[in-house]
Amino acid sequence: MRKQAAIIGGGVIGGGWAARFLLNGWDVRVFDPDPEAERKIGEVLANARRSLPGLGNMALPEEGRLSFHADLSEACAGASWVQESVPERLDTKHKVYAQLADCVAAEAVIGSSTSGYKPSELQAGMANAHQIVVTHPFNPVYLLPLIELVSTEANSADVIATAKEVISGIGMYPLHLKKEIDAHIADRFLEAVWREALWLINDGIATTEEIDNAIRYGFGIRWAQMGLFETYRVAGGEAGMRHFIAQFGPCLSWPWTKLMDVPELTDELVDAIADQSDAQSGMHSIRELERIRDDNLVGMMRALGANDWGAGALQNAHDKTLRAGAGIVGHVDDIADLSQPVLTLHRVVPLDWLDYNGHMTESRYLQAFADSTDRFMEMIGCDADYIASGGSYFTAETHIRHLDEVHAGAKITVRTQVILGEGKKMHLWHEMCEGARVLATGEHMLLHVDLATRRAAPPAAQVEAALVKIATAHASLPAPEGLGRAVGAPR
Ligand SMILES: NC(=O)C1=CN([C@@H]2O[C@H](COP(=O)(O)OP(=O)(O)OC[C@H]3O[C@@H](n4cnc5c(N)ncnc54)[C@H](O)[C@@H]3O)[C@@H](O)[C@H]2O)C=CC1
Ligand SMILES: C[N+](C)(C)CC(=O)CC(=O)[O-]
Repeated sequence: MRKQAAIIGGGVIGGGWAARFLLNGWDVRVFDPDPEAERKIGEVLANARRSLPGLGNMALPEEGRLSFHADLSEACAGASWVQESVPERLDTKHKVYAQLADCVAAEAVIGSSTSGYKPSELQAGMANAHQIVVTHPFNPVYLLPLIELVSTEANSADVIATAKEVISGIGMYPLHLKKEIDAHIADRFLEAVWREALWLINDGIATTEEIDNAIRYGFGIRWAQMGLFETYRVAGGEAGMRHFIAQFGPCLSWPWTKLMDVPELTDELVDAIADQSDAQSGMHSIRELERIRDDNLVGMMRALGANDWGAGALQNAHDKTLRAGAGIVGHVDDIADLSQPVLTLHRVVPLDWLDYNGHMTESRYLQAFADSTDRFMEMIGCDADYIASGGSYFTAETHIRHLDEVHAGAKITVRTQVILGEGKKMHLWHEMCEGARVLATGEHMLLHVDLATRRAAPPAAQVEAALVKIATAHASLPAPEGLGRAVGAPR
């Protein structure tokens, strides 16, 4: 059955939710009375399509179907998830929930994007209180994985479990709060930082650009990968957290900050902030700034993924769940038809794989083939545990043929044929395609090694048996065109 989400309110956040669901294969039905909603969501979706598919190293499912509806109940028909993202006014949100009570299935989840209201305030007086939870996202919703999930005792365990499952299923992270509180967790930090920034401008200490530089050249980068407490633990040196608190705790009572005070947002202060912001960023349209932001976020999260850390580790875990759906098996024994080359890669070409010629740069062909080899090694049992036990494969020789161009956003596959698999030797042939179009081939000779001696050595029996099984099945395949080719320029 197709998965269906209703988006009620399709502004900045509703548009981001629509993109997140659509690109993860859900059908999305939107209700927003704004006649411009379709255009605005179209623009958000265009930005999401160029950035989200390249965030991880697995292709996302086929995109869902998007439709717009003039009537709220029509938009909710068949929805198992309803995401409310109307303006931050309690009366507006209550009116929406009252309408939803008449048309949304009792087992569906109604998530609210509210930045500040507690779920008990949203649920008060509502017949459908048991379905309403806070699912607070972060802009851009299609790239940032955090969802603050806030519930009350009115919510059943089933609603909470479903909410967590759906959020994880679209590649996000449900942070379930222990207790409800105004503005949840993250917006309390954001407000504290914002308050201090307003004071710094009000008091003539710094401009908007100087404040942004103080964040992006320093602690902002640190926060993105370790958060606050892990960062401060490291800052305490070998003595760790206790030493850090002993050294910097007293500052809290001086105090360095303006605490709960807020400068009055006079016309003068608002003009100063808006003028400084225009001088800093007015040369870019909002959509351009969104694309710059998205490219940076994708690059940063992909770097974290290479370290299997933070938001990158979360994406890697999501990639693993996508593998099975794409048909990439975990072990040779799970391959239904051993007589054909094995699918070892199914991904999108990300933005940071392009070069100055506007197509996938040469080193990424090798990366894609190396990723395929890694996947194939796992399939024959040469996985992380096996490598930790002291055995692995080293590549001794590689020959790549670049046959056709490929661009950002293209879905590519690699299928792998075993040319030889016996003893220490593993000779692989990878073929990279976009649809039926062959883009490149990679021929690789690998040797099994003992990681203690760093010398070639026979693999463990179960690895060799798995390799031989697939090599035997592939022995009847014709030799691939181009096998054994050298560059061969006459001299
Ligand atoms: N903008 C942000 O950075 C974030 C906002 N949020 C929360 O998301 C919610 C929406 O905020 P934004 O998207 O920023 O606002 P927005 O103003 O961009 O979008 C709100 C949309 O709701 C539509 N709308 C108004 N009344 C409606 C109704 N009765 N039924 C259906 N649609 C209706 C409007 O036409 C508009 O398109 C708020 O609760 C906000 O606190 C959450 C995270 C971040
Ligand atoms: C400014 N804001 C309170 C609406 C911000 C959020 O709620 C989350 C975000 O994306 O920063």
